Amino acid sequence: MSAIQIRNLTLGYDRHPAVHHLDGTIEQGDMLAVVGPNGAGKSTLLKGLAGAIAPLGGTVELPRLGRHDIAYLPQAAELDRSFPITVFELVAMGLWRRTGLFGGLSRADRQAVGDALAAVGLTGFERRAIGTLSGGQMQRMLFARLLVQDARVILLDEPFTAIDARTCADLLDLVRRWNAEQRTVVAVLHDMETVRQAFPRSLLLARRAIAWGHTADVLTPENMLAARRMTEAFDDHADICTEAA
Ligand SMILES: Nc1ncnc2c1ncn2[C@@H]1O[C@H](COP(=O)(O)OP(=O)(O)OP(=O)(O)O)[C@@H](O)[C@H]1O
Repeated sequence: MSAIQIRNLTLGYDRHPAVHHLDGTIEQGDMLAVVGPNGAGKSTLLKGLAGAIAPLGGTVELPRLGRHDIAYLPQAAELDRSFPITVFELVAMGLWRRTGLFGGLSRADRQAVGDALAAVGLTGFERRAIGTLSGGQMQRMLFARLLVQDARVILLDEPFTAIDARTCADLLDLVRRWNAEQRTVVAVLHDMETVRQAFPRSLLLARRAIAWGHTADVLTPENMLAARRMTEAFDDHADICTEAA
């Protein structure tokens, strides 16, 4: 059963494409790693799947789901840490689809936030300002927000980059749990060890798909080399649909 259907998808900025003519299906319950060199279009693809940017061409279809069934964790750098909000408040934001922006939290909601904080090992941090957290604690908090969001599809952009090994292992356990619950997980990852160990399927991206399938078949030296060459050769100022021209 497909969760996300991608058809001839082109994504980019100011009409300059960053992801070209991508086709593929992400099945429900897939655990898909998106890998590729710097500038390959991985983050752009996740933004496109999350609906944060509109396609320049093609479509992203969610046959059985609505946009609210998708939870998206951007790269750590995209979060404003100076925003004056507590850990509890930020995690409770994961509930806003249910509570509304200004709705009060029920006792059950507060319990859900507390449970999520406990699951990521942050009990006792409820009243801390988010700006005071370490990098690893910050990422744990963001995973707690994903937990309360309770989404069918979870998109993670470099969730384990620049965090300690212990946090990485704990958060990877959570991801595995989501997958065991038949949730669909799509993660941009740079550490090939993690991909090989935990992600049965991979998409190797270099503006276009170089390979998409079983991780062992995708992460071959030949494919990795082809991806690097393709990204290096890419003209960032090309107009849309040079292929058709
Ligand atoms: N907001 C933006 N405006 C203009 N161009 C952008 C923007 N964001 C990304 N790009 C460009 O789109 C291309 C793909 O970027 P993207 O961030 O998707 O790559 P990536 O594969 O995630 O790279 P990395 O591994 O370095 O994070 C790059 O050439 C980048 O410079």
